[in-house]
Parts: sequence; structure tokens; C-alpha cells
Amino acid sequence: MASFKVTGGRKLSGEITPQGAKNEALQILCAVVLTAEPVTIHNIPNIRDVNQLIDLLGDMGVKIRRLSESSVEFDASQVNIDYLESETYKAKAAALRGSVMLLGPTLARFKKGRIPSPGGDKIGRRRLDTHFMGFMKLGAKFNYSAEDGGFYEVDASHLTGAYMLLDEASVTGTANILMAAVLAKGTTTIYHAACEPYIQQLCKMLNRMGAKISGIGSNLLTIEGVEILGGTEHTMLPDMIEIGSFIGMAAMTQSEITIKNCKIPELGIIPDVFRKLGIKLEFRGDDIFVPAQEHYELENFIDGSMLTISDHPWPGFTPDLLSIILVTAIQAKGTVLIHQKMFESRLFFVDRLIEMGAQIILCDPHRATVVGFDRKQNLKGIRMSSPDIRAGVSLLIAAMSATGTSIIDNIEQIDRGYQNIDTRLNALGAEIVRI
Ligand SMILES: CC(=O)N[C@H]1[C@@H](OP(=O)(O)OP(=O)(O)OC[C@H]2O[C@@H](n3ccc(=O)[nH]c3=O)[C@H](O)[C@@H]2O)O[C@H](CO)[C@@H](O)[C@@H]1O
Ligand SMILES: C=C(OP(=O)(O)O)C(=O)O
Repeated sequence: MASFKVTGGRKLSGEITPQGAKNEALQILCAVVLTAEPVTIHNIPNIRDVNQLIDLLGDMGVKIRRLSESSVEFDASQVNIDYLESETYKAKAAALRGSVMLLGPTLARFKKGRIPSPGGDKIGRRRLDTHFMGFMKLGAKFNYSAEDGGFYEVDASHLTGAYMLLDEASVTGTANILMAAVLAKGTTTIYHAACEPYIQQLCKMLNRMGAKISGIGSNLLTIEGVEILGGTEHTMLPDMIEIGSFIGMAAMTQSEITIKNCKIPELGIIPDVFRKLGIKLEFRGDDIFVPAQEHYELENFIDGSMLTISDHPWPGFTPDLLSIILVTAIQAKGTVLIHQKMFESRLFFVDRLIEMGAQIILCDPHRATVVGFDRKQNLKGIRMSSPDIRAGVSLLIAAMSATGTSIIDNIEQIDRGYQNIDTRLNALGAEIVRI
């Protein structure tokens, strides 16, 4: 298990370019299985989850040709579907959450899909019902075997388009159902679909492959099934969660940084939420300039009541940035209630922040109140462990802003989704050593 040794108090300055989006990459990589023609993907982030998924695709027989550091050509003309029965598949697929999205493509093209209970962050219950309810609407048979850690299976001799109202706007669920529906016979309508930029990107890619999806960007998707899909090229968007993480980091460490090539129109409400914390952001073309700010003051609501920041499916505020917002509020002026509605165990890491000296009250598993210091007090460095990817980066931000040295253990969690984060931040003036 690797750790970061972080020397706090260093200010950052300079430019940083966000990596390609992790959660988009996991969907897009699964979609290459839908066609026998080559698919070229650009701006692939070099992170653990993505590398593990590429490895898994290679094991399934997908030919992988690296064109550059971040561009890869995939050729799924010969997929060994029996590999899904192997113990290696089980071990590798269980290591990450994104592998669940192999179900839709394999079901559509090879008539069956199998997946062990997927990995990913341990941030509370993460049910998969929406995925399977969708597949069943398309005519698939579903079986769950609880033995041996749990295995989900779907099979269908053919899929038929159907109307479905999802029980929740699940991101990976929508992606999975979409990837099955594009090759189903007839029309599928998915209402209450998720519409995160990840999903929009997937829809656009599938359409370039020959699919017929309309309603992109809304929660009502209509898919006219086609017989076959062809190859394409696709470029991943910059990772909006990384962009948000850099904004929070700059504010906490009083740093002046420029985040390059952000595809600002795709960031939705994210910049506005950071502005509610009082953080100044300047759009310079497609770059976001964050000036060094000694003070940033939380806004109140119009009626004067205290600010609450909560998560919501897109176009609401993504839950993946709430931990970052929470840590960033520690040095703001004012008080904010953070309400994590989706996940029930994602706020427990505040214990570590409290140990560092932060004024935070965990009201219940979903809500925490942060009373900002307005820089009148500093956090102090401690030893801590990263429980999940976003808490991990939040602890890193806390450590970078603290007095003294911190050790963050279990940084594999951070490496799941942030590319060479130590090297990239050290280039801006941080002092992070991988030990
Ligand atoms: C690989 C990947 O893409 N992971 C993302 C994906 O996970 P994932 O697709 O697994 O998450 P889901 O969208 O299915 O839902 C996440 C959790 O939120 C709950 N829920 C969901 C929708 C809703 O309207 N109300 C609600 O409470 C679900 O019950 C579940 O417990 O979406 C999550 C929600 O944006 C993100 O945190 C994850 O980073
Ligand atoms: C929760 C996340 O990832 P995963 O779904 O892969 O666990 C995340 O990216 O914040």
C-alpha cells in the first residue's frame, strides 16, 4: 500500500491541464465491444481504473494498439466471450466499477453478459437494479447468484425495443441500457435517463458508429435499434471532477493557477457552485484562471438563510465534487451545510478533517456543517488513510493547506482516478512524495 508524504503550506502557481474524464472513459471503452470495426479513442487518462479496464478488454480478445500516450485503437472483431466464465475475469472485473458497463455491449452483440459484484468506491450501498430492470424490459433474462461473492448474469437470444421509466437516473445504468438498446429490434424509449456529459458523449459516439439516438442531453432518450454498428474515433472530454478538484485546491492553498482547456460549456453548474463559496474564477477563452485569494466568503441564499450545497443528478451538482466542496469550505468565511443525498457513507472522512483541526459537525451520514476559518487558523498535518477516491483528494487538499507534514495512506484510491497527481502538482510547487 503506497502513501503520500505531503508538506503543507506550499503555494502553487502555473498551468495545469486536466486529464481525460475517468467516468466517460469507462463507458466509452466498454462501447468498443459493440462493433467488429476498429475504434480509436483519444485523451484516455492514464489512471488505474482505466488501465485495468483496457487490460480486461485485451484479455477478452480485443486487439489494442497504442497510437500515443493517450490514444489507443481497439479492434473487437474477435472477442472470446467464454473468457467471461473464467476466474481471471471475475477477479479483474470485480476490481473496478466501470466493468459493469460490459454487460450491455456483450448482451447486445454476443447475447449474454456476466459480471461479478463490481468494485469502485465503498461509499454506501450501490445497487444495480436499474441496470437489470432495463435489460429485462428489452427482453433479457436475469439471474443473480449470491454464491462466491455474487455474480450477475443476463442473456437474451434477441433484444426488443421497449418503453421504460427508470426507477432512478443511474449514470452507469443508463449507459448500460443504451448500449444494449442500440442493437435491439425496434424503438426503445428511456425516460428518467441520466444525462451527465459522460452519457452525452457516449450517445454522440454511438451515433457516429451508426446508432440512432435522439434526445441527447435530456432525460428522455429515444433509440431506434440498428442491425450493426461500425468503427469511429472519439475524444474524451476533460475530467470535470479533476477541474473542480483543482479549483478547490487553489482556493485552499491560496494559489494562482490556470486550468487549461476545460471545455467550459460542458461544466454545467460546477463553476457557479465554487463561486457560491466566494471563489473568484475567470474564464480566459477555454481556460479557467483562479487568482490567489486570501479570503473567500460563502454566499447566503437570497432570503439571508445559510447556504446548503447538495448533490443531484445532472444538470444538478455532481456528488463526486461534494467532498471537494466540503474541504474547500474549511478556509472560507461563513458556514455551509453540505448535504450528500446520494451516498450514505461518503462523508465519514470528515473525522480526519476534524482531527486536523477543522470545525465540522457531522449531523448524520448525509449532512455535515462546515464552519469556515477565514484563514484565522490552519489545519495541522496528521497521518490518515484515503477511504475513497474523492475523499482521498480532499484529504490531499487539506494536507497541502495544513501546517506541517501529513501522511496519506491507501493512495491507490487516488490513483484510481487522478493521473500522476503527485508529479503534476509538484510541477506547480507542491511538495508531495510517494513513499
Ligand atoms: C463509474 C461511474 O461513472 N461512476 C459514477 C456513477 O456511478 P453509478 O452509475 O454507480 O451511480 P448511480 O448513478 O447508479 O447512482 C449512485 C447512487 O446514487 C443513488 N441515486 C442515484 C440517482 C438518483 O436520482 N438518486 C439517488 O439517490 C443510487 O441509488 C446510488 O446509490 O454515477 C455516480 C453518481 O453521479 C458517481 O458518483 C460515480 O462517480
Ligand atoms: C465514485 C466514483 O467512482 P466509482 O464509481 O468508479 O467508484 C467517483 O469517480 O467519484
